[in-house]
Amino acid sequence: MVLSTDPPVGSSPPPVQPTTAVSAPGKVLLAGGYLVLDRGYTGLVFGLSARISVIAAPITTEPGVHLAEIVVQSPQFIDATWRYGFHLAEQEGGITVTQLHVGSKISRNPFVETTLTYALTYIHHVSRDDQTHSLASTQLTILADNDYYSLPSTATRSTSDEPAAPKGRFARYPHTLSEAHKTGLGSSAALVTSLTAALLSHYLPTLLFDPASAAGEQTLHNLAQSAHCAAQGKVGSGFDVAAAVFGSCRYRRFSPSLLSDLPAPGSAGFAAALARRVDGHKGWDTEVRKEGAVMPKGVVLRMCDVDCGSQTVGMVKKVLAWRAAEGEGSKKLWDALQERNEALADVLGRGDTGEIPGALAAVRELVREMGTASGVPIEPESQTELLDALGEVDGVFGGVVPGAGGFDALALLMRDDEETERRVEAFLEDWSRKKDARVKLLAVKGEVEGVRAEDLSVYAGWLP
Ligand SMILES: Nc1ncnc2c1ncn2[C@@H]1O[C@H](COP(=O)(O)OP(=O)(O)OP(=O)(O)O)[C@@H](O)[C@H]1O
Ligand SMILES: C[C@@](O)(CCOP(=O)(O)O)CC(=O)O
Repeated sequence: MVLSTDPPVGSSPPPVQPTTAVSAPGKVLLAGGYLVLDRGYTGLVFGLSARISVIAAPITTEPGVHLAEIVVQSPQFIDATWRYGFHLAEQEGGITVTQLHVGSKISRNPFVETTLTYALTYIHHVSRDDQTHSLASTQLTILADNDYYSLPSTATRSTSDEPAAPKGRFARYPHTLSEAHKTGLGSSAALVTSLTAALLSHYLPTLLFDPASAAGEQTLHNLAQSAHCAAQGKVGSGFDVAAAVFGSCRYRRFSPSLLSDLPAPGSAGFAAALARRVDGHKGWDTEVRKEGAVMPKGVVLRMCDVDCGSQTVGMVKKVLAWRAAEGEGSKKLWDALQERNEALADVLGRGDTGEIPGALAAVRELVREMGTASGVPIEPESQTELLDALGEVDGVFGGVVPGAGGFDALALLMRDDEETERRVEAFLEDWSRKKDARVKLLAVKGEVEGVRAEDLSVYAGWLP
């Protein structure tokens, strides 16, 4: 630990905050990939049962010794501890965090670092008049549900000096986070959202942040979007952060200009500008609608991992270049696809299971057309073949290549019973053998709920 004689940021000694835990879901963009980048269109996004949890606990020190640090740990991975000192920048530049060494190593985690900068700046700014408030040192533990990353087949880290992997929700990976094989469920958005929520709930009194209120949800959304965009280095559509906060929804993005003129963290006026942007709820033109973002009774959304992943950035650039170059033709295609995406949401909202296969096939047809026109394999041939074959399995209504498409995990809509699950698993085993591929059904399911507070007992065995 770094000992410091400097008092922590704030005036009086910080009160000891209780240990709190929150979790936020992953996402799957069932319909509206690419279109959702443009405010003229919407996306149909589902939250997932795979969540990222963050537990915030005070770091206790001996009386008279001041610590000014935040320790973030992801104990499922090797070498995944990040330590930061923090201080107040001049001229309302906000809270600046500086990464500290852990032993001789220093490995960056830009999503964690940026979220700390944004959330601590906001927290300090809104509580600056409260003389009893200051930023105490905190330990943050991140735990990701299984299914965010594929576990190597030889895995489970367990040596004489290391505890065996606890069975159940949180796998222990035999490698570092940067070596993790992502399945594409939106780990960074769920992480940024639950880290932001954990910090806000940990440091702020309910009067300033009430996670259970609509205003609290909005504050969390606006702050998490700001931090996620900054960490990504670009303003995406933000559907993944919206799903992490609000759960399944029909999503219309915020105007990108909302975030384009924020001063850089640490520079004059950053704190006030960020707080104005986050609390200026009326300025946010995001639309989140719940109708149609549900599975009909007896239908479940499942994911099928094809174990390769895609380079989304290059695909987005190419599709948008086509959209710009072929103004009229591409608009016609997007308008028609938007109609089919909405028709799919309407079918789901009505609970009309008989119409699901047709609605999914209609969406896929135009997605393939967009792929051919833009030269981007949004639904690559091997995925078409797999989706078509899966559609023939008894109990499967059909599926799509979600989000940007490519080789990320497929989304399937199927009957929610064990027989169907067994048939799909047997089919995928057979397919993997025949095609020399590794295709498997993930345990994750569609889930409507967004961010939520968690009971600490869920994390037994993982907390320091
Ligand atoms: N369990 C974790 N602990 C700490 N940091 C994590 C964890 N999971 C993800 N992150 C952070 O998020 C980054 C991954 O973000 P990236 O946007 O590349 O993936 P993703 O959000 O899962 O992608 P996709 O949207 O395609 O699903 C990691 O490099 C790390 O900074
Ligand atoms: C292509 C895009 O519309 C969706 C990307 O989705 P995913 O990360 O592949 O789940 C990009 C975005 O909305 O930010």
